[in-house]
Amino acid sequence: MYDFIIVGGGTSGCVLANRLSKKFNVLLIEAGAETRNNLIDTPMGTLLLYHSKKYNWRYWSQENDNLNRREIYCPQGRGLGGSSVINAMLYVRGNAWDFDNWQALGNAGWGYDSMLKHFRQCERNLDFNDQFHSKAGEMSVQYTPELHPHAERFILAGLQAGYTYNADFNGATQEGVGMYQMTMHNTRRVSAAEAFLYPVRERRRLTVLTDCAVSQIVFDGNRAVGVRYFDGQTYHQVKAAKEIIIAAGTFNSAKLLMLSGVGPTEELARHDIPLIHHLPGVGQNLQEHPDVVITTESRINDTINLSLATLFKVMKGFWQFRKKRYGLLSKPISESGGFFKTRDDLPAPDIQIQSLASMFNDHGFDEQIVKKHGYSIHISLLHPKSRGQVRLNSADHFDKPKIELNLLSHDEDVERLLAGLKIGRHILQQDAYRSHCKQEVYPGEQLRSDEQLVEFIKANVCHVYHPVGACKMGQDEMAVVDEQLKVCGLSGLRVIDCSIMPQIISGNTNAAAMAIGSKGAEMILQQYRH
Ligand SMILES: Cc1cc2nc3c(=O)[nH]c(=O)nc-3n(C[C@H](O)[C@H](O)[C@H](O)COP(=O)(O)OP(=O)(O)OC[C@H]3O[C@@H](n4cnc5c(N)ncnc54)[C@H](O)[C@@H]3O)c2cc1C
Repeated sequence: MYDFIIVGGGTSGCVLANRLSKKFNVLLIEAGAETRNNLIDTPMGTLLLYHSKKYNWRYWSQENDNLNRREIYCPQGRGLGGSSVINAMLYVRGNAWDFDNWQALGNAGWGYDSMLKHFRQCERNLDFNDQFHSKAGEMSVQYTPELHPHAERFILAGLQAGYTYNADFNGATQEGVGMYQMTMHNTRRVSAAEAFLYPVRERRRLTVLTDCAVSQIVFDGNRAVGVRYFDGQTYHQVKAAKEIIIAAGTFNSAKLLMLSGVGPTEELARHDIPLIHHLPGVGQNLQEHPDVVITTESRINDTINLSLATLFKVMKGFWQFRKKRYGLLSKPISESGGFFKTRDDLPAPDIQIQSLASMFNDHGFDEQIVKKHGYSIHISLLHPKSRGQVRLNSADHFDKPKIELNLLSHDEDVERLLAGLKIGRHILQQDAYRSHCKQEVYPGEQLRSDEQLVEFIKANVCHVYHPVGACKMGQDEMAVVDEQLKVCGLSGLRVIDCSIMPQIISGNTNAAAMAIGSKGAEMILQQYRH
């Protein structure tokens, strides 16, 4: 019999499988496929994976009054490695304040010192080895071998605008402009599966099932004892002697709990799901980083798009990558950016910018823009006050979750994103940029007043694929898990992935998903030491 069953082989799930299978019999069940192939390896493959039917759940959020009744695309990784297989590979941990804040909210043991230990344990940093970084972990982290000229231009323009250079966003301070480190090895993507799972795949204690979707957690009274899963043809039931761990990502972890009878009574009753345990917080507290984009047309043809001229470069890049692992396709989509405060008295930066050598807008659906030569900078609000929710469309596990992102439902979020947009424009007005830019396309030079820009933001805001918080850790009545990540009011069941974040962090979420997996595994190993 298995000791532990892990549901979901994404970022956190792969770390958990690695750590727990050193000592225990572990079954990892992943809904998606194996993920070792050239498309996933190739950094620029991200652009195709954003819309992949095979490796992406391709969810959409509900339309929303705040956002001119738009539905918003919500890609999520599917397959071993989860979202780390389709992500943009930026390695950003967030701010020390984020984790100290989690602890201050009542989550003992989750302060920065503890999280730093797990960031370091997971990381094999090819550029740094100091009190913040380590070379001993599994995940390869590095700067890209050669920066795109546009990435350099952004940094230079940031300096010209008066911001400081930051040589390591994951070091002593986060503020300033600089280069992002990547979860890459030389010119290849390293997913969580590549780092944590494939190297230990042959372990006797580890069993991995792919293309198998868990439909329900099985309970004996208040104790989780197993799972039911569908392998594409039939349903199976499998039991665990110790615990079931849900690591299915923010949307699907909340969905699976509800399908299993754990969640708000009214929501379960609406779909005739027998109640196992009333937990009102399941699916609530959903958070994302709202994002607005400035795109500018370029005077020179050194950007990445779908024009005929670039198509030739892409074909050449394909050949270069296949033969020698260099060239256009070996580059990640964003290499530089920065962290900024919209007010001096804030405890941590509240705006992040990612610069792209492409006019990438509206998740790549905006084809007009993708065909032109140009740049974009993505401006994200790091600590939004708006909260959304995940609910069910039906009791059928094949149905997608009902996602209400509710971006910009809090007025302060609009104000701060507007301030961020102005920071972005200020940087783009510097000499380093101006000499290369033909014109600003979005929002467009003609939009100058705050009223016009707020309208623009509401009509165009998207997000940067960091959903968290729908199974939040805490002590209040809306908490779903406690600080040991055990589901409140039940036994034998934990949630260990991005959904447990009580508040979204100041940056991209993959590194934190690894650290959460590592810390979760440590707590489990301590509990079952004897
Ligand atoms: C397009 C995109 C770009 C991103 N870019 C970056 C970036 O550059 N840097 C960064 O730090 N972060 C980035 N992120 C975010 C980051 O990758 C995620 O926050 C992180 O991977 C989440 O980890 P997780 O373990 O919580 O969930 P996931 O990695 O999403 O894993 C969940 C896994 O569970 C599986 N699953 C779901 N339901 C079931 C079920 N019922 N049965 C079995 N298996 C199931 C899924 O298929 C998936 O493999 C990006 C995300 C996306 C989608």
